[in-house]
Amino acid sequence: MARIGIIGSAGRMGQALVDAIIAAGHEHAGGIDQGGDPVALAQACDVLVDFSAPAALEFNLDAAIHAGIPIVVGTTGLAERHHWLVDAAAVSVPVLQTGNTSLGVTLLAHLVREAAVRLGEDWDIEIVETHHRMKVDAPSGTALLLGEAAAAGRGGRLDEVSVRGRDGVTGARKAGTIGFAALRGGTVAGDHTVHFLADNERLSFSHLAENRAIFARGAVRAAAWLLGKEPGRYQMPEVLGL
Ligand SMILES: NC(=O)C1=CN([C@@H]2O[C@H](COP(=O)(O)OP(=O)(O)OC[C@H]3O[C@@H](n4cnc5c(N)ncnc54)[C@H](OP(=O)(O)O)[C@@H]3O)[C@@H](O)[C@H]2O)C=CC1
Ligand SMILES: O=C(O)C1=N[C@H](C(=O)O)C[C@H](O)C1
Repeated sequence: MARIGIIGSAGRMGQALVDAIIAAGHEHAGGIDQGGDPVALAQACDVLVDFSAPAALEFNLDAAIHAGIPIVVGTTGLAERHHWLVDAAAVSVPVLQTGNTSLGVTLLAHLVREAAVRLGEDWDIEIVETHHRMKVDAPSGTALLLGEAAAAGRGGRLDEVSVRGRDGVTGARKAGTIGFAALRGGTVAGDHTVHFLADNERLSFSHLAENRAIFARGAVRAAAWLLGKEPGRYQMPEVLGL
C-alpha cells in the first residue's frame, strides 16, 4: 500500500486518479492544484503523481527531491528544457515521465517502432490524434511519443524529421519526414493513429481511449512500481514488463 499524492487533483485526470488509487488498494494522501504547496504534499506521501501543467513541473520535481520520494510525470506540452529538468531530478530520485500511461499505447509504441524498423523510407509516416475540446497542447504527448518510437526505429531523432501541421503551398512531402495532425472537439478522451503509407498500400495502427481510467490505472501502477527503485529515469515498458 502506497500513500499517493496528486498534483492537479481537481482536474480531469486528478479525479480519475482518486478512483484508481482506491481501486488498487492504495491511500490517497492528498492533492493540490494551482497555488498549492507541492513540498508539503510530498512530505505527506510515499510518491507523487503529477498531471497538471508544464509551468508547475520544476516546483513538483524539487518537492520530490526535497522529500526524497519518486514522482510520475504525466503532464504533456513539455519543452526541451522540461526534459532537462526531468533528467536532472532523476539523478536524485526515481522519475517516470511519459505522454501516455496506458497499457495499449505503451504496446502501440513498441509495434510502431518495429514497423518503422522493417518498412523502408519509401513508407511515409503520418500521425493523427483527436482529443476533447479542452486540451491545451498539440501535438499530444502521445503523438510525440509515437513519433519518437517511429524515428528511433529508423535510427534517427524525431526533432530532425518532424513536420507539425501543413498550411498553404507546402511543396511535396519530403521523404523521411514524420507528419503530425491534431483534431480537437467534443469529449474524446484520446485517439491516436500512426499511418504508414507506401505506393498502393497503407498500414495503420490505432489506439482509442474510451475514458481516462486507462491512464489513471497505468499512472497508479507506475507510482507503486517506482517505490524502492534507485534514482533514475524510468519508462512505462519497464513498469508493464513489455
Ligand atoms: N500521460 C498521460 O497518460 C496523460 C496525460 N495527460 C496530461 O495531464 C495534464 C492534465 O490533464 P487534465 O487533467 O485533462 O487537465 P485539467 O485542466 O482538467 O487539470 C489540470 C489540473 O492541474 C492543475 N494545475 C494547473 N497548474 C498547476 C500548478 N502550477 N500546480 C498545481 N496544479 C496545477 C489545475 O488546477 P487549476 O484548475 O487550479 O488551475 C487542474 O486541476 C495535461 O498535460 C494532459 O495532457 C492527460 C491524460 C493522460
Ligand atoms: O490531455 C489529454 O486529455 C490527454 N493527454 C495525453 C497526451 O497529450 O497524449 C494523453 C491522452 O491522450 C489524453
